[in-house]
Amino acid sequence: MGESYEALFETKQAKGRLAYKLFACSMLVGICSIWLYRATHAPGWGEEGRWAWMGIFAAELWFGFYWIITQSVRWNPIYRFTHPEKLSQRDEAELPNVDIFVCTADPIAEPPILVISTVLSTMAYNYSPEKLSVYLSDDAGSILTFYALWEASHFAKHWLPFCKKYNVEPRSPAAYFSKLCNPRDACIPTEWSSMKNLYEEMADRIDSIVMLGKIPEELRANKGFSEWSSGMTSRNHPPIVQILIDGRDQCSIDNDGNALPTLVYMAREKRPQHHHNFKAGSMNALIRASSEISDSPITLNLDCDMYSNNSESVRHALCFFLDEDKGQDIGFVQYPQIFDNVTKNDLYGYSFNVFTEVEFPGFDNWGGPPYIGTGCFHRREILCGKKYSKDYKEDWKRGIDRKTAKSACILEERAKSLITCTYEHNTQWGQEIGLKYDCPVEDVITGLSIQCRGWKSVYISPSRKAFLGVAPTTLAQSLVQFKRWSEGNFQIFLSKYCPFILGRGKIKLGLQMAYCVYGLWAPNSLPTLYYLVIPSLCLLKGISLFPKITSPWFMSFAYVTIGKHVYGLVESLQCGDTLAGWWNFQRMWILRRTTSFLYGITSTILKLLRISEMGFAITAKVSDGDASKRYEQDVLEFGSSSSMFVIIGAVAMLNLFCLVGGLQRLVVDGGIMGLEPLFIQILLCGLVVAIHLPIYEALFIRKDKGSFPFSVTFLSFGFAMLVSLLTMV
Ligand SMILES: O=c1ccn([C@@H]2O[C@H](COP(=O)(O)OP(=O)(O)O[C@H]3O[C@H](CO)[C@@H](O)[C@H](O)[C@H]3O)[C@@H](O)[C@H]2O)c(=O)[nH]1
Ligand SMILES: [Mn+2]
Repeated sequence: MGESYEALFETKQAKGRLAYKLFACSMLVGICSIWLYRATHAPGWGEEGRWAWMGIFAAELWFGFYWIITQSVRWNPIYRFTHPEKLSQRDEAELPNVDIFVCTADPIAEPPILVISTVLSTMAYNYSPEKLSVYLSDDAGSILTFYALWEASHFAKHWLPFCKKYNVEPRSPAAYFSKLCNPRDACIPTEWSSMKNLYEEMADRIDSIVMLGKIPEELRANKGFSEWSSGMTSRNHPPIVQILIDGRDQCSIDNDGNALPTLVYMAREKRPQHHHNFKAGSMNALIRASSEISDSPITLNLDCDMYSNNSESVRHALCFFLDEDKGQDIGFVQYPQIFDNVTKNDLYGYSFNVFTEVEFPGFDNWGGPPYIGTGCFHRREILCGKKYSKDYKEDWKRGIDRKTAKSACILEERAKSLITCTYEHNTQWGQEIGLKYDCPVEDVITGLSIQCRGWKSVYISPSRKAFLGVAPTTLAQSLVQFKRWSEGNFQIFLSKYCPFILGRGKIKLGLQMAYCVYGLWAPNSLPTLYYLVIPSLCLLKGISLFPKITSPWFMSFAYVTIGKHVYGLVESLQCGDTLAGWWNFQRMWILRRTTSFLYGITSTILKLLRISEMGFAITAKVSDGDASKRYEQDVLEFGSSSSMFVIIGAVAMLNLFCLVGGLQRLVVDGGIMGLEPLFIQILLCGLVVAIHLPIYEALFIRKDKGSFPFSVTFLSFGFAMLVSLLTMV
């Protein structure tokens, strides 16, 4: 370390913040004046529409309050820039070891070929291979996944030298060979084609064995396969740890004679009578098993679909931890979650551009982003409950001199003993140590408590994306995923981990609020449903809930609504969305709020009352042929009889009835002049109908398999009809 200190990263503020803050203040004035209008203009006792008015007042109080909460992530976003070239000037030998944890849980929903492509992409990091150890945790305990990893351990000997020789990106073979661009330019064509063949042959072997559902008998002679005996299932099997490549072994070398990273397959013990705590349980098992084998001071956690798209990510992340001035405080480094398969107009709202470009940098300003379960580098110690202290010195050499230690077999046996079902009994694992249990967003709650223990986190989003994953490609999957997220975050809000309680005096108020942006997703469902239904029903009945266009109060409504949406549109376009993408995103917010978040709030309450238990529905990473064609064409996929679709259909149909009924009433009763007091409601109802257009199409016009099943159409029609008839009488 030299006398002149060189920062390994720098931080920049977003531009134009003063203008934004002035705008936000004007919005606040607008919101207050809407509240004032509601408070002073309520219909009296016995007058028509008093209850509807009270309800809409409550909804607007909520929206205003929630808007204030969301200001925390917009107030002052900051952006981080790293200088890996300065890190390279240091002695490579001084850089720490890194353990990479990949989680998978289901060989059907998460095809093994995809999983090993992620594994291979991380093995090929531009980082000394002897410093890397890659662990795959398989919660299905599937021999098929093990077989795929075994194949990968051989393929790596060809793939890693190839990547390094030609500086290939991305280093996931699946992603690399599927890119449409012609990457051959950089390589010798014959070498490129033989690599591609090698990969495709392997992929074929894996896919056909997965299809078959079992491995050929002759494979059983190889080390590791004998761990599986008949009668083992994904929910009932002993612990398995197999070191497929032992990086310490002089003989584990690639085709160019260079060392290979350590590669480990792990399946923790599962027994039906023991709760396995889903991904959190798997991560905790990984933390322990790896501590026996490589024990690196830094860990990286990835979902099985999130392949590395940037071979420099380890170095970028280390720029934070190893910075001599500020690195001390940093507990984890979070990369954004970005998806490879988002279509141009982003039908299901998975570009996440606003999260990654605005909201997470907004979090960073207050002490750092949340941990989002994938693409996150941690100090091992903080995952194990370490409190922040100024005097804490990380042992960067940790795990390096394990060369002389025990043989691989002994390590495997010892690691197995750490991942049994009973290991955690009567310990703090899942509470104070490791990732926390009993929360559907184990990542967020764990990150929050790390921050409350005094650590900072940083968010980094380099222009070449670090990781790319697979976004859900059907509406049902997407809604179920958002249900889990909204439920998890709301559960945190209601628990002793509530950012305002746990965080008080420990993290900044801005950060407490920022966590609530997601923590309060679920309760947003109720006022949103109210706003989508009641003003439209009142329109049907001819009850006005908003000021006339000529009233000065109209201005507040117009300003707040237009201000919010125009700002949102500009923000979204600036972050790289398309106009159609933004419009689709608005629809997705409505659908999520009326279904996912509603189910999220219900299920949180049922859990509080101990009526239901936590689950974790795994998001599928593959879709069937027809459905994926519709996905490519931006056609909404219904197809299954989900009760969520009944709500969506009913809301859509109800608004259609109300719009028709309302307009008819005007023509009959009042002519165009009668429009005045109901203008806003007609507009609102019209917009709701407009945003639901693809829903009507799926209800009435489309005939493909992805349209509404008849039972769903029937039920939603019935509900909508019933509610409108009840209103009319
Ligand atoms: O019992 C389980 C269930 C899931 N997983 C793994 O957890 C990861 C995430 O599961 P996925 O179905 O892809 O859920 P997502 O909603 O996409 O995941 C996001 O949200 C989760 C919390 O809800 C976090 O755990 C994830 O890291 C985050 O990417 C996958 O690699 C799974 O294999 C397990 O290891 N064991
Ligand atoms: Mn996922």
